[in-house]
Amino acid sequence: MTAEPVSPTSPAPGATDRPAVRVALLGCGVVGSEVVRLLTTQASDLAARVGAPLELVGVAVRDVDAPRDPVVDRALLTADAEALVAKADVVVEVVGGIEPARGLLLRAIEHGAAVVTANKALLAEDGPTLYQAADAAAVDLYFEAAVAGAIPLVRPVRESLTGDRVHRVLGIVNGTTNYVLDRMATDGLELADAVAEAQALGYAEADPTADVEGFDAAAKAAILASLAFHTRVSIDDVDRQGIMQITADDVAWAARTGHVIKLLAIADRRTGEDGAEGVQVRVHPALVPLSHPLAGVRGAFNAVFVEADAAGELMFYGRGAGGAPTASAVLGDVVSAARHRVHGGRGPAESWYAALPVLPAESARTRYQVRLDVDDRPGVLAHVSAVLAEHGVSIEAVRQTPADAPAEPAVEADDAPGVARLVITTHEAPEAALAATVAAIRDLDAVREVVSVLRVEGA
Ligand SMILES: NC(=O)c1ccc[n+]([C@@H]2O[C@H](COP(=O)([O-])OP(=O)(O)OC[C@H]3O[C@@H](n4cnc5c(N)ncnc54)[C@H](O)[C@@H]3O)[C@@H](O)[C@H]2O)c1
Ligand SMILES: N[C@@H](CCO)C(=O)O
Ligand code: NA
Repeated sequence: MTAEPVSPTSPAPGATDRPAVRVALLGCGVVGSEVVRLLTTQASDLAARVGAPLELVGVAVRDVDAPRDPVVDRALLTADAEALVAKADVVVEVVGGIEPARGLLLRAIEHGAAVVTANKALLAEDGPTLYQAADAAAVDLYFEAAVAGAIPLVRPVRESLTGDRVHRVLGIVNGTTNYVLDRMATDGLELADAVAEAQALGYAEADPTADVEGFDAAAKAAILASLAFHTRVSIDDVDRQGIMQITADDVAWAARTGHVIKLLAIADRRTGEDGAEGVQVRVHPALVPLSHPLAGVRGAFNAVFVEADAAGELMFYGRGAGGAPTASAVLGDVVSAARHRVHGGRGPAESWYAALPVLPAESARTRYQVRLDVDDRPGVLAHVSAVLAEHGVSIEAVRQTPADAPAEPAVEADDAPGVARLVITTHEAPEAALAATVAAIRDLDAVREVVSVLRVEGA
């Protein structure tokens, strides 16, 4: 027998006899408007999935008179977020920032509401406060949208992989910077122009500094590391470097050496110098070989690899930013929280029993690609090689640019004849040894300039 399809206007099976689950929305910007759209257009299906209707009881905004997407019923708008959270079963926070978001979420929890947030900045700065409050009030705290937008990643790491032992999370978790680097690589755009495009498309945070300086990716890395390693990791524990120093020259050189530059978030379980296990979390631009799947991640897309002992390698890919994709993740959480309201049960509490120490950045092992301008005379390469050898850093490849290469990036006036460019790629070595090597190379008389130092990942 074929089931009758549920039309948007017909009552949802099994949902009509139960009281509605009251949903309050805090913030009605890029993500908030799309949350309203999904709640409205999918109302019947959502009710069927929850087992009770979802009723949007109010939308807290800063300015009730501001122009808005017509999907938002103006009668629901209020500037009194405090009062709104007190009359909801599920509170959705898509305001962003630390305050007033934290205060409003804590107030909602105090009133016994489940909370759903997309706010990675808050979770990475003060997640434990929210978890503790949610635990004390026995309510749900969900945040799938906070990491990698639409991509189901928080739930897989928090729930699906909780029977396994994760040892690495690596990927592209910021859509804005991926969009920017992609536009620089494919169309030769300047960084600032590409950032403006990303803002216009709704990918960038209100203040794009969070994206381009790597704070957004660092927050997501901290959240993922906390979940993956059952350890509290805050944004302050993340070794962070953004993309502001990446130039068109870097992007062109990456292509010449068979790479593309990506902003990566990397969280590793590793053994420290004392033999004890710890976690190391970093965000930085890196050269990724063109053959690696991350190199093919274009535009504002995100992709994350999770490596676990039993599961092996898993890859998560999709839209990491934008109003509708992010709203998809928010609504998934709303349905989970609402189901618990209707049928009982609770989502997972904070899990930080492992409490692994956060290891310093120098404990990481990585590879470097160093570009330097040197005097073009005999013996210089030997000097440079000797410095690497002294620091125990092994060379994988050295490339010297022929002066007459047609695709050569423009040579600056003071880099006239007599200057050669060396591109040295190392094998994996401790971060501390690599940093010391670069400092020593910089001090060599024959070295005019260390033009760029980029890590190489994914080879
Ligand atoms: N845009 C994305 O692609 C994306 C993706 C994932 C997660 N997020 C997260 O979602 C959240 C919202 O992002 P967004 O892109 O929608 O931002 P946005 O700036 O478009 O929207 C935020 C809205 O909140 C309003 N607001 C500010 N203070 C308020 C207050 N006190 N009360 C009520 N409203 C208030 C602002 O006026 C604005 O309209 C952030 O935490 C962000 O990090 C965004
Ligand atoms: N600004 C963020 C939004 C998603 O969190 C990004 O570009 O990825
Ligand atoms: Na997600």
